[in-house]
Amino acid sequence: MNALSLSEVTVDLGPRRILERINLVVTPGSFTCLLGPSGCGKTTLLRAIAGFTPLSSGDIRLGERSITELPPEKRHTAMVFQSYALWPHMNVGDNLAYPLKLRGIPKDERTQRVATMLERLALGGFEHRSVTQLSGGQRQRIALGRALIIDPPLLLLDEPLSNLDASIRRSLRGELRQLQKSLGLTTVMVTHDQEEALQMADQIVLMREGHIVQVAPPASLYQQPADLEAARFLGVDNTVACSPQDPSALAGAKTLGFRTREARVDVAPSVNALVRRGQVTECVYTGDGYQIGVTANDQTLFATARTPVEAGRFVTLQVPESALIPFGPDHRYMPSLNAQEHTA
Ligand SMILES: Nc1ncnc2c1ncn2[C@@H]1O[C@H](COP(=O)(O)OP(=O)(O)OP(=O)(O)O)[C@@H](O)[C@H]1O
Repeated sequence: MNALSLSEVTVDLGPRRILERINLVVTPGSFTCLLGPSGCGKTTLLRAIAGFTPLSSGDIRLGERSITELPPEKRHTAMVFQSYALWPHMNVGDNLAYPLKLRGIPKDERTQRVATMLERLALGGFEHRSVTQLSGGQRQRIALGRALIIDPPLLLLDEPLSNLDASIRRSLRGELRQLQKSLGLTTVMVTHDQEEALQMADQIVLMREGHIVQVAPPASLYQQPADLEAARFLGVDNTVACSPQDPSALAGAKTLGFRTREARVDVAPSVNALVRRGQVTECVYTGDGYQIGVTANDQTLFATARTPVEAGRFVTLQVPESALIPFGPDHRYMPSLNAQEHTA
């Protein structure tokens, strides 16, 4: 049984079409990230699942049941927002207990469930603290706990980590993922941060201008982006026209993409690699080495080197075949001959 399925979901807001015929299946217990540039419709899609934004057409199902016509409170989904949205006049325990109170759960059971949830969130004993005394990371954990305390069939997260410092964000990613796994909780999270999506998701839904471009596990999305635009969004920052000297497995590709960190100017030439000879135009220290701009055939490509390379020097930029991403004349991903053999 599918935990969540969307078929032909279309949303118009005023005269504008925001989402166009979205089809998506989310399996029970999985973690799905909606990823894409600002304004592509991620939040609108999440709000449509939660019931805050009505559909113009299409259907949303939780299990076998259509929830399209249900108001948010009858969907029993839980949502956590970027801003913590905790009640500042209530202490931690009361914030957590509030959804239980609304559902008429007796006081003793509320107290028990709040204590259990706080243990799970590694905030045992925080019941009587004021939420105003908590750090950002602690507040977001409480917001998460308040969403989870009702045992929702579906957890919806709208950029829940984006207000936090980088280090807290990283540790909360791991905590959130562990909690989600241990509870077997079906989760859909919006993020515009590809690193976050790659680290956390079982499946990533890449969106663009109200459409789904690709649905794939992180490694497939990273290595085989659907098209050139998706590749650029996923950090493929170099593209070159394919030439006859390039590895034969890539024959037929029009364009090859690669990430700067996969390209080197300071290694011995090897077979089965993309090789371009060019002149160094810039050399920038990046902390773990140097980023080198190389101009070859009137185009600047970027590579890395362990030690600095003077501007003006001629170098050989090299990218191993395994790091090259081929695209056809239509700019769509085109499996290399090697990949085709693997899947045959
Ligand atoms: N209430 C509304 N009325 C009209 N247009 C809206 C409304 N809400 C959002 N939009 C438009 O819908 C499009 C998608 O917005 P949405 O917030 O879903 O994108 P997003 O991918 O979540 O972006 P971000 O990452 O910036 O939050 C945007 O062009 C936005 O301007």
